[in-house]
Amino acid sequence: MRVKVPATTANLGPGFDTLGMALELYNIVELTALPQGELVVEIEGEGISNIPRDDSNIVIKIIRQVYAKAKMQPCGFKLKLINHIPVARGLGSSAAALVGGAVAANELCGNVLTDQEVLELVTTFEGHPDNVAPALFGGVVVSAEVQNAQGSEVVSRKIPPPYGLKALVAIPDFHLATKKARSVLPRQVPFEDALFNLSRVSMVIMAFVHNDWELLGKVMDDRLHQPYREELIPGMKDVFAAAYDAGAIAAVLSGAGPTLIAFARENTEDIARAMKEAFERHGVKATIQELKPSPVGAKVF
Ligand SMILES: Nc1ncnc2c1ncn2[C@@H]1O[C@H](COP(=O)(O)OP(=O)(O)O)[C@@H](O)[C@H]1O
Ligand SMILES: N[C@@H](CCOP(=O)(O)O)C(=O)O
Repeated sequence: MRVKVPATTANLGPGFDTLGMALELYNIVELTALPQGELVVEIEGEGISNIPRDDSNIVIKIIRQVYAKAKMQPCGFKLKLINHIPVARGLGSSAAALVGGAVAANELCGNVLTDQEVLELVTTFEGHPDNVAPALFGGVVVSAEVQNAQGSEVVSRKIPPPYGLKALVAIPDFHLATKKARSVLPRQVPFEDALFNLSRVSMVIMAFVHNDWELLGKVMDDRLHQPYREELIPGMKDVFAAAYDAGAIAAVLSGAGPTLIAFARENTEDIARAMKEAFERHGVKATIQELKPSPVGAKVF
């Protein structure tokens, strides 16, 4: 069983824990059933030296959860992870790993779980739906956790991938665990900052629905997480300024960082160079990749 699953950039500026976009950078999860009790984990590419190969691997954990939810007797597993998504950089590596594992396990179980059940299960594990939903469905996805009679559910709606928009990701050569980047966020925010984000996130959704890049450039700003995370990412503001000066439509933190992402339709080489040089002025080595939004999410192939 082989599953291809995309990287994701969460938040898209003001949409903290709500918005995410799939990107054309993919991990592959290969899962084979083995006799009960056997476990083999092989890793290629990103994370080769620090992702665990035992039961503490999050892919193994979610596979076991899928089997339990599907009420199937768990067997042993051979898991091969071919990783192209950099780990702990703000490009949704954990969501991709979990979605890939869950979709592969569900396939081995005869697809007992619906996509919605996979979404719920993985979101509960990950803690927020904004990477999980686009990793599963592709495109730009708006998600919310809402209360219902049974407790809560994740509602999500997909916007088709933006046409002609390119994402320039500046990936610093240091890790930042999402858990750490969430620990610097305040418990309370000023009312006017909540209002600022409410208006901006509504407009960001309108911009993606209508492919209105002029609007996106005016409203892709945030006051709920980026200002607090700036201390963790040397040069963040200068890299944003350099991207705008070189012609970017907008530049924001990708997920919890430390990757910074600029959106553009043209001048992409100039923007990439400007972001790299701005990071360098702050002593940070960064790799720049030009990616397209991915129209597809996790796929068995
Ligand atoms: N391909 C993978 N297989 C197994 N675990 C992974 C994989 N990719 C990431 N992880 C786990 O997820 C953690 C990183 O998650 P997180 O801090 O949320 O960063 P990211 O922004 O990359 O999702 C890693 O430390 C590792 O434990
Ligand atoms: N909304 C989350 C998104 C985390 O994304 P990741 O790719 O950094 O895991 C947050 O901002 O904490």
